[in-house]
Parts: sequence; C-alpha cells; structure tokens
Amino acid sequence: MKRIGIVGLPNAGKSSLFRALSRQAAEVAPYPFTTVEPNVAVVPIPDPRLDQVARVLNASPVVYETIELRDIAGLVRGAHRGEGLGNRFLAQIREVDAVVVVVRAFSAPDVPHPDGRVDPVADAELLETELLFADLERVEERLERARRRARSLERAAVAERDWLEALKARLERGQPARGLEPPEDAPQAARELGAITAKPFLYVANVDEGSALEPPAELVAHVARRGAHAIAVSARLEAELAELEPAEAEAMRRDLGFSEGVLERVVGAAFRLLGLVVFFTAHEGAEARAHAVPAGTVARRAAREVHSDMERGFVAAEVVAWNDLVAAGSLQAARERALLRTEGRDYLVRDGDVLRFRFTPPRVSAGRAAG
Ligand SMILES: Nc1ncnc2c1ncn2[C@@H]1O[C@H](COP(=O)(O)OP(=O)(O)OP(=O)(O)O)[C@@H](O)[C@H]1O
Ligand SMILES: [Mg+2]
Repeated sequence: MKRIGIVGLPNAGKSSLFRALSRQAAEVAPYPFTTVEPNVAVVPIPDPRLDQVARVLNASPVVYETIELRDIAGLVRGAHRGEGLGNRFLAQIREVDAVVVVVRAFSAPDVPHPDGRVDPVADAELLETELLFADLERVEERLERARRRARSLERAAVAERDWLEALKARLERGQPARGLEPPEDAPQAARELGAITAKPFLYVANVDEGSALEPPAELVAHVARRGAHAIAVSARLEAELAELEPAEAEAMRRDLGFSEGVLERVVGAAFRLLGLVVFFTAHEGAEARAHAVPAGTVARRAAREVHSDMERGFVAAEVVAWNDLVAAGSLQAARERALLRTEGRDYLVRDGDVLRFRFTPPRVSAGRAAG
C-alpha cells in the first residue's frame, strides 16, 4: 500500500482535502496549526472498472486497492530549522511515497493566510524552499561521513560521495533531488538518504467554490519546471460533499458539472506520478480485487500480489483487457473472440488487465500430507 502525505502552509486546506478523500473526520478550522498529530486514514479507491468486471464474472465481494493518507501539520518558514512543528513534520513527510502539496488559491477573507495574501506560486516556493533546505541539511550530514569513508577509495564509498556532492550542488541551485539518478555503484544511497524532494509531488490548487477546476496558469508553469503535476480541487466543498449520502453527493456533483470524484482525481494523478498500473483478479463466487503495481511489472511478479505460491509455480497468465471482457459479456465470449490471450512469465502487465494465473501448486511434504 502506498502512502500519500498531504502538506502545505497553515490554513491551505489540507485537513479539508483529507476529509474529502477519506470521508473521515479531521479537525478543520480557520486558524493555523489546527492539525498537530497527523490524521491517518486507509482509504479504498473505488474503481468502476473493477465493479463492471465483478458483475460480468459474478465475483463478490469487490475489494478495491487502498492507499494510506496522512494529513500532516502545516509548515511555516523556518520549518527546516525546527520552527513551527518543523522537525516532527519533516520526519512524517520522509515516510510517504508521494507528496500532495496543497496551495491556497481560494480567497475567503475570513480564513487568515500566514503571509496575508493569496499567491499560490509564492506558497509553493516557500514550501519547496523549506523542503529543499531540509534535504540539504541531510545531504551535508551524510556528506561528511561519505567524504571520510571515500578516503579508503572503496568504489561504493567514492560513488556515494560524488553523488552527494552533485546532489548538494543541485539543491543549492534550488532544484529538487528528483531527476538525479542514484549512483550505479552505490544504489542504496538514495534510499538511505530519503530525500523529500526526490519523491513525486502532486500540487493541488485549492480553489474557490464555483470557479473552474483548473489550477492557476502560473502554478502550472511553475510545477512543470519542477517535473511535477498540478490539479485543482475546491477542498471545502469536497469535504462537504463527502458528508452527504453517496447518491445525494453524486447528484450534487452532476449539478456542479464534476465528472469524477475528488478521490479518483487525486489518487489517479498520484498513481500516474508514482508510475503505478492497476490490474484485476476476479473469479466467479470469489472476490474481485484490484492490485496496484509499478509499471513494468511482469506477469510472474504480478502473481505474487495474489499469492507467493503463484509466483513460484507460475505457468502462464490468461489476460483480457477489462473493457474487452465487459464488452464481450463473459470469459467464454471473450475467448471466442480471441480477446483472451495466454501470456508467459515476462508479459508486461498493463493498466486495466484482468489476469488469471495458472500455476503449479507447491508439493505438500510427505510429513504434512500424512498429518
Ligand atoms: N476552497 C476553499 N474555499 C474557502 N474556504 C476554504 C477552502 N478550503 C478550505 N477552506 C477553509 O479554510 C480553513 C482552513 O482549512 P483546513 O483546516 O482544512 O486547513 P489546514 O491546511 O488543515 O490547516 P492547519 O495547517 O491549521 O491544520 C477552514 O475554515 C476551511 O473551511
Ligand atoms: Mg489541518
């Protein structure tokens, strides 16, 4: 399960977004530092494709993929020096797989802004600066050790030192760690460093109710320069919708002209940033389940998501695209139309594939068989 951390300046609307995504209560208030301990929720990601696959195959229950969401305390200028809730908050960000940066683009005069203005790009820059500084401090700490170790001229130590030097220069130029490949001779160096700015960032512009669901153009330009992505959400409205009965929320959403739920939009964007694809498994009378795996996962490795025995004893995978299966109306019909294929261990799993694994079950040892 992937972890997604929601960060931003105080009052940017982080807890509102968290509520909207998790349908879970989180204190929302128009004063800064409402959130101190992170709110954490494990959220199922509804996937209409899986619903349809389950219907065609008579599979139930339907088990969606989940993510862990963390609503982290507001960050202020100087956080990397421990201002505000700086250190604690930075440690929480280090643990997530992807960072959702909420920037204020709503006006609401009753909600104070820490700097008394609404300027999404300035907020994004302030936040990035803090995160860059936090990474820079860690790089400098590790660099001292790495320089000492590199005196041995041992290959991995030298590679790590050189990589840290390059990273330091990069961060000092104001560029995120993202984009600098880990050193070949010290592949663990990046993981050990755990740079925050190496993680994928999704920027969410929190816009006024009723305004177009588009991030401000200057923010789009800003994030493009950082290899990140931006979307727009009206977090207070979405938090309110999350409290309605699903059918009522759906009707409201239609009236508002929203095509997709906020969860699908945010998680969809985050999954694309994380380079994940989703495949499905489903059997008649048994569960239908979604599995998120890194793009580039081969069939044999995907089998492990269901059971390690299926990976070990992998024989083949039967594959059909979810929409082909739904259009055909049954597995049999899909097979007759040659939409169902048999693929080998190295088949690259695609987003939306329905997979069935054929495998040789492990032999039960004589002792256990007797018992
Ligand atoms: N799009 C919006 N339009 C108007 N008001 C909003 C919008 N989004 C959030 N708010 C309001 O802004 C205030 C702050 O929101 P919220 O508590 O979610 O922020 P936060 O980032 O979690 O703050 P903190 O850092 O203090 O935890 C709340 O009063 C909320 O209702
Ligand atoms: Mg909050």
